Amino acid sequence: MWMCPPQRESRGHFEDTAVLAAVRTALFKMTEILAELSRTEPGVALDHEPIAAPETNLDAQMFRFRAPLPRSKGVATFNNTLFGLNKICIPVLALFRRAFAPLTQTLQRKNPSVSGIGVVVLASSFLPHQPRSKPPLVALPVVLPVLLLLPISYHVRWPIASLPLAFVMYGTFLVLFTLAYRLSPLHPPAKYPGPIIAKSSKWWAAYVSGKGDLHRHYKSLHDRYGDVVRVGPNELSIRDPSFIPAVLGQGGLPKGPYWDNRPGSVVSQRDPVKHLHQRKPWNRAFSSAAVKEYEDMAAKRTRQLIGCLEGVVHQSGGNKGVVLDMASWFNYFSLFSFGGGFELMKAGGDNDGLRAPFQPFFRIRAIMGHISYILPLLLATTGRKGFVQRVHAFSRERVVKKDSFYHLSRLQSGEAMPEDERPSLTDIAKDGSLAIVAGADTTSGALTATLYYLLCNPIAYDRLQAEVNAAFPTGEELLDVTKISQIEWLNGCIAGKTNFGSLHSNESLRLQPPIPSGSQRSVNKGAGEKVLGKWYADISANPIVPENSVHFVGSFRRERRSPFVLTPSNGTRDTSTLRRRSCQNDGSVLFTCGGANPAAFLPFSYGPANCAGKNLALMEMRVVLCWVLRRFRFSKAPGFRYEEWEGKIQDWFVARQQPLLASIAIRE
Ligand code: HEM
Repeated sequence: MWMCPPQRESRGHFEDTAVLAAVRTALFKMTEILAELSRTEPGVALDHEPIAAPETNLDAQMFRFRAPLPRSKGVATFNNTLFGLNKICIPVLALFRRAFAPLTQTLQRKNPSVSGIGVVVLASSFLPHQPRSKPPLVALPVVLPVLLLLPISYHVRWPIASLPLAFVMYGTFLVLFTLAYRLSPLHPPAKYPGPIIAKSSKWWAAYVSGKGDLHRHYKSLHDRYGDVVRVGPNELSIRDPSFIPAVLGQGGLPKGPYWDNRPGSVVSQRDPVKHLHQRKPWNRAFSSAAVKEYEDMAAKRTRQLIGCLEGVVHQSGGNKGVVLDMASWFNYFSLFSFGGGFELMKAGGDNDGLRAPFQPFFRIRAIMGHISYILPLLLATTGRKGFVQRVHAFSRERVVKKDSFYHLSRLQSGEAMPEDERPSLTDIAKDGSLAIVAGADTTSGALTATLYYLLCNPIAYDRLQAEVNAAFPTGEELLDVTKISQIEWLNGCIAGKTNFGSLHSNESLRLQPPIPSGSQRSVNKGAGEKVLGKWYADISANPIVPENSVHFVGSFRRERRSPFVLTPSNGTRDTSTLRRRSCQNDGSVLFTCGGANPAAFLPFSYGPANCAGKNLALMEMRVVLCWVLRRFRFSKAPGFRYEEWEGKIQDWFVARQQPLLASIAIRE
């Protein structure tokens, strides 16, 4: 049996409290467990003492150990390795002790357990500052455990054991201190309500994100806790639309740490000045006037979609109709619209294998948004970098080839600008990749959601069909985009004007915003605390948000706020209501839920970092929807559970939809 470690003479000089005794016993136990791992025959010992190293005199007795005879080859190798490591450790530790001789002597006079705990307490006192820069982030978990080695080594029989013990002990204390601080009233956002698990760590949000449930989860938190909820140790989620200007508007907050460690495109630019600079070409490329230039491109792509769909319907036995997954078809279309390379529609599937990696990519990005500090490690170890590079290479190729993607980026590249002011090819390619990622799933998601609500609401469908027919009665090609944009009910179904008397528009984007949780903003470190507006009669009720904290104003939360939580607590807030719509209803509910709060409707976000591609997206959606409705009749696919479809939408920053089956037939 392992014996209790030799008592050092100095230990008799002080009295142990019960706590210290317990700590020491725990350390002994852990050492014994480590030792037991290499133990075979109790009582049979190979004596390695004394170790003749002059440096170890100080604690020579401590390094005596009795090792059992090995029973098998594997155990023998393990033992030898351990002994080898231990032998290396002895002089190293001795050197370490010699260097810290004065400190060591003090420690010998005082109880080493007390010293150990002292070091941990000291380390944990750094926590209130929660360092984010690299040097202290490396220093804290490495340097401090190494310092802890010293007191711990007085307690363990095997010096090698003091290393893992130091790290385990430091880690445990670090976690406990962090939790205690985050849950304490001393933490800056302590006054905001929220669940304990969310206040403790962002790992919870990362977990919920991984399941794709973040938007529903945050909404349920708002339903429970109110308009401002603490959803992370330093993070608030805000649902009240009156905060939109202060958070998202001009002079509002810059982007948050969700975007850390991402490729340097405009969407992930956290520095407001640099963002402004990077955003200029986007504004130029997607202004209303510029989007007119893309109308031909959109018409061409839509024609291809119609052609491919007609082909599939004909192939499957004429005009009786065929069941298709329209979520995929809209997605092929929207990816396709950014270049000639994907050929997804023609093939009716992802033969290039470029679409498939998008989904796990989005998912990982969404998870990492909450714990962005481990993103570089992940990219380096999982080969995801390769995928990012492929998308960049694709964009670069398009720009060089001057195909339709080139036209999309032509204004962006600043052809009219002097040579030295133009963005580099790499920058254009980087932004081009963003256009693919930002524009594809969002647009197709909005189209799919619109079709879903139309299928579920035949009255709305029939009315839209009638308006499309009336706008283009002769069956000509629908090339007049201005005319398309004036079809009132079409705008009502997707987006556009918001005032149709008692009718409410924008339904599919309101009910299923393609970016459900919105984009994060933060009060940067050093900026001081910020008062978010003055909306409440009781000024103290206005959120004063601490520096270095972050905020989400999510679309899903804003636009789907339940009527049951709208009653203002102090009478000064907006009292408008959103009525519940129901998929099972007869259609009149979906498109006539008057009284919705238009201020809460921001699927493209708001302010200087709002969606750059809004005009293009709206134009594309109108054109595609109008053309497909003109050419095909959609109806519910038998056996498909429509009532479950909405609930399965996942929030991976961009909404991820499940297949939407629809029966599609060519109209006479
Ligand atoms: C229905 C379709 C779309 C929706 C609902 C949508 C929505 C959004 C939202 C909510 C943001 C975040 C803004 C913020 O941080 O506050 C965003 C950003 C962005 N979107 Fe879109 N988007 C759509 C389509 C597109 C398209 C087609 C493009 C371009 C081809 C595009 C390009 C961008 C860019 C570049 C950004 C970053 C803007 C910045 O940080 O300054 N989007 N979008």
